[in-house]
Amino acid sequence: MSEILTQLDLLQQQIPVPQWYSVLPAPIRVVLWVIGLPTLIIGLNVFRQVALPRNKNLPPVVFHYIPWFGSAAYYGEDPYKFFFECREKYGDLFTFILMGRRVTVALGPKGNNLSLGGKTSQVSAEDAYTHLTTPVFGKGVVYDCPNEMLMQQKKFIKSGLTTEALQSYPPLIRDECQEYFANTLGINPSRPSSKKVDLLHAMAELIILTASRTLQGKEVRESLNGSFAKLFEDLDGGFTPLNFMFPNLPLPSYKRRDVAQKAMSDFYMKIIENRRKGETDHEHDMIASLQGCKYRNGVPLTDRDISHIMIALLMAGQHTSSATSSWALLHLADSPELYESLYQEQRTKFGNPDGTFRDLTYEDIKECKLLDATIRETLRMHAPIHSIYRKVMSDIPVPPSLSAPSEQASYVIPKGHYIMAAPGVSQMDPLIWQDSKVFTPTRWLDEAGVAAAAVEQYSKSEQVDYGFGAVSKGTESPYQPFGAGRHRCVGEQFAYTQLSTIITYIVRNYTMKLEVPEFPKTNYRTMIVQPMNPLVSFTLRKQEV
Ligand code: HEM
Repeated sequence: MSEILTQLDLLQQQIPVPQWYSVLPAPIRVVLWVIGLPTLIIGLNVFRQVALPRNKNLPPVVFHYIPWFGSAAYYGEDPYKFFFECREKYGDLFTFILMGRRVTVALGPKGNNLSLGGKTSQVSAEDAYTHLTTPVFGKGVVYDCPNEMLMQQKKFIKSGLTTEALQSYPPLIRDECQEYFANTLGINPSRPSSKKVDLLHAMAELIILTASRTLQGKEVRESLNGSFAKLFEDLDGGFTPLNFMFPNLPLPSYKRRDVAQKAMSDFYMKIIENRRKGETDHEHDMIASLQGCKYRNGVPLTDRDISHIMIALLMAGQHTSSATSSWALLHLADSPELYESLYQEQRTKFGNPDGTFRDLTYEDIKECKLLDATIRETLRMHAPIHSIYRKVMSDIPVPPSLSAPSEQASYVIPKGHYIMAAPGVSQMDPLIWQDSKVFTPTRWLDEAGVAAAAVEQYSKSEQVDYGFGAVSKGTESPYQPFGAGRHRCVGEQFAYTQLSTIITYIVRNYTMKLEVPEFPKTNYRTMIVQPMNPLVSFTLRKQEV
C-alpha cells in the first residue's frame, strides 16, 4: 500500500489536483485513482469517437469503450453476430480495434475480393500469420518464407495429391473407420451395439488416424498410439487465439509447443533418413512425393523443409476436417429424414442384393450427389475459419462500391492495418441464400436454385495461376469455405475424399441420435469454429457391412 501511495504522490506532483484531494485519507485516494483513471481514459476515448470529427478517408471505426482492448470481447464471443451487427451500422467496410491492432473488415463478395484477391505489394498473409504458425510448423516454410516460395510449396503439395493417390485412399480410410468404431469405440455385434460419444473428440481421433494412414504415411500412423499423439497435443496447444494475440508469453504451453515442434520435426527427419537408407518400406505418400521436389531455381527441398511442410499439412487438415465432419454428422443426427435419404442414396447406387454394400471408390464419391450437397451445406453454415487476416503493406484504395453511400470520399485502408475477410458472412447472407440459417443440403441439388447458380457463376470465373496450377480466381464468390486467390486451400480434394468416406461408412453402418436437448451451439473461442458439447449416440444397423 505504501509503495502504491508513493507512486500516486509522484503522479500527483505531475498532475494538478484540487486542494481537497490532499486531505483525503490514503485508502480513499487509492480508490479514487483506481476508479478515476480508467473512467477518465474511457471518457476521453468515448469523447474522441462521438464528438471529434473523423477522417473521412478512413473506414468508420466500431464504437468501443476501452482503448487498445477495443471490440475484442464483442468480436471474440460471436464473430458473426459482431459482423452482421456492424454491417447494419457501418456497411460492408469498417475498422475495429483488437488488442492494439486496427483491423479493417471488408465484407461481401467485393470485400472478399479486396483482401483475398489483393496484390502481394498490398496485402501479406505472411506478416499476418508468421508469429502464430512458424513456432508450430517450423522455419523456412509456409509463412516463414517469401510468398513466391509458398506458392511453389503449394505446387509440391498438389503434386503429392494426384488422382492416383486420392484413388488409393477410400479403402484405407474405411479400414481405419472399421477399426475405430469396432475396437476403440467398441460398437460391434459382440458387445452392446449402441454408444454415446463426444462427436468432436471421436472425429478428431478419426481424422488424424485417417490422415496419417493416407497422406502422412505409414510411420506416422504406426507412431500414433505412442509419443506422436503427445507431441501433437503439445504442438496443437500452441495454435490458439492466445498465441495469435500474444506470440511470446512465458507460459508452460508456449514452452511445450517449442519442445514439441523440435521433437516432431526430428521425428519426420528420422523417417526421411531411414527411408533414404532403404530401411523402411512405404507407399508413395506425401513425404515420398516431396523428396523429389525442387524450387524453380534448382534448389531442392531440404529434409527439414519437408518435415515442416508435413507438420503444416497435419495442422491445416486436422481441426478443419474434424470440425466439418462433426457439424455434418450433428445435422444428420438432427434430421432422421435426411439421414435416411443418404442411406437410400448408398443403397440405390452401391447396395448388393444381400443387404451389404460394395466398397466405395474415389470415383463413386462423385456419384453421391446428396452426400456432396450435405458437405457443401455444412461448410456453408459452419466454415471452419471465420476470419482470414492479411497485413496491409501499402495503402489500399477502396473501390467506391464498398464505401458507404452517404460518404463523399472514397476510403483508403492504410498501411499497418490488418484487412480481414469473413467469407462466412456472405455464405449466410439472407440476401443471397434463401432461409440462410436453415440447413438445407437440397439447395445444392436444385439446378435452378439461386444460390447454386450464384456460386456457379463465380466458380467459372477467370482462371489464374498463382504458381501452384491454374485455379478459378473465385475471390468474388459468395461461397468460399476453402478461401480464394493465392492462399486458396490445396487440401480441398483430400478433405472431400476423407469426409465423404468417413460419413459414408457411418451412414452405411450406424444410425445416429442427438443426445443433447437442443442442437449444439458454436464455440468461437478456438481457432476453428467448433460445436459445443456435441453428444450423439451411434447404434449398429442390423447387418455388419
Ligand atoms: C474441410 C477442410 C478444410 C477447410 C475448410 C480448409 C480451409 C482453408 C482456407 C479457408 C484456407 C485459406 C486461408 C487463407 O487464405 O489465409 C486454406 C488454406 C490452406 N489449406 Fe485448407 N482447409 C481444409 C483442409 C485442408 C487440408 C486437409 C489440408 C492439407 C492436406 C489443407 C491445406 C491447406 C494449405 C496448404 C493452405 C494454403 C495456405 C496459404 O496459401 O496461405 N487444408 N484452407
